[in-house]
Amino acid sequence: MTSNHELFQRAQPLMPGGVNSPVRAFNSVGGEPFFTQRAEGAYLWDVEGKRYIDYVGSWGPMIAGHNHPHVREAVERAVRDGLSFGTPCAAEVTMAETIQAMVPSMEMLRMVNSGTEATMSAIRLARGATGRGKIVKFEGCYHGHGDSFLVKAGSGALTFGVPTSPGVPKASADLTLTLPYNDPDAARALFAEQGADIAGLIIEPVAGNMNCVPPEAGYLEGLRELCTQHGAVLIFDEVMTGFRVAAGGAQAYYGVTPDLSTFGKVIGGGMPVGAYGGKRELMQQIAPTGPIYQAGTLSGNPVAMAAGLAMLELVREPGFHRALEDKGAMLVNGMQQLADKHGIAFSTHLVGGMFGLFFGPGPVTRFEQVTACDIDAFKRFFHGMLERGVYLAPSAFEAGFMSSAHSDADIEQTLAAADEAMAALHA
Ligand SMILES: Cc1ncc(COP(=O)(O)O)c(C=O)c1O
Ligand SMILES: NCC(=O)CCC(=O)O
Repeated sequence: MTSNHELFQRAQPLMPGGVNSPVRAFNSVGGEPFFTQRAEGAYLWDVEGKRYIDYVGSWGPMIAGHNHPHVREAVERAVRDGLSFGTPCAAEVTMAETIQAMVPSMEMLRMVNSGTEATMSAIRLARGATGRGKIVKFEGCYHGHGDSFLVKAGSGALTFGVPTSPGVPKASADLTLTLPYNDPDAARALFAEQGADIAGLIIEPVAGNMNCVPPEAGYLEGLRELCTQHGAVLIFDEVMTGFRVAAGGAQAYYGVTPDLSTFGKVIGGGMPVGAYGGKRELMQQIAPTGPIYQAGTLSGNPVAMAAGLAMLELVREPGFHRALEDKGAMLVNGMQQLADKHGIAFSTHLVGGMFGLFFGPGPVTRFEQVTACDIDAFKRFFHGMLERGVYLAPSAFEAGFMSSAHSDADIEQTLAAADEAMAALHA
């Protein structure tokens, strides 16, 4: 039998860190990653046959559980007709109609192949449309690996201690202004000073790449007002929150409408997909109707569209998000009770299908509070859970994801594992 260790040994000389995306490498928690053989519902099985209850969900898309038959069968049907056409296809039109019906601010949209492409394209549009150069992002937010975004970035960039990456030209980094999340005064001050040069502001409406930090009441509304006042494009990066915190994403959950939105992952059902879109007068400036260029050989791929459409059908079922939030509440409330019992400083957040677990006192609303949490306790907890067959994201700076496939029994088993893993923290 192939072992995880053997595969990792083979992988390391071939791929940087032995992986195709840094967050998979376990560097920040120590140890070696497992290699997944198969996934179904709430579970992953590694090549050694060990089963894990999975709260990563392929970093987002598996909101209805792994290998859902409705999605798999849609893909199987689609592949019979071909894998890529390079011409328009009907499924793209249905996809655009479906997204627009779920997220009405998407008056026009363009499909791409990843979240990174969606955000890079959205800021090019903001710059092209306003004729301005600067963009604003938030410390600890992650928008993929485009040059403009690897400045005080969250997720793996933060996990590996390179929030501002070498290789990003200074000229590019200088055009990215960063703000502290949940600090309305700082945003007002920045716009008062540089508002006339700001093309757009991009934000994760619920921050999910510095653990999970929701916006404070009125915060998104304030940013909406500032952007309107100063003629800057407000971009909600809903790659994580889209179709997860509510069918209409965070913009529906909080009732704040951006000018542009970016989506990814979930609308591919596990295939490589992203999308950006929003106001018609902005989107009409994209080629071929307008001069701002953006393209993609595989964009709107028929197999990916079939998977995504099947996924969105599942997510649109009445009560889907309510059920996700109920499951999430069972998990985070259970974790909090256990932490209290074991005398561990601990707090949680929950928004729809995404949650945060913090080894520190709450409520955590600021980036500094996230980084002040006990990262070492998290590492030990992570491994305690992994040993007991529960897979959390291998970093203290990632949100957790609940899926509709997690049963009460799965959550109870997770809590039983957490009880032991927390007890062991004292050892
Ligand atoms: C909020 C957000 N934006 C953008 C991205 C980038 O997406 P991708 O990894 O598909 O390029 C991610 C996730 O990785 C994300 O969480
Ligand atoms: N929350 C961060 C991600 O989902 C990133 C996944 C990856 O880069 O592999």
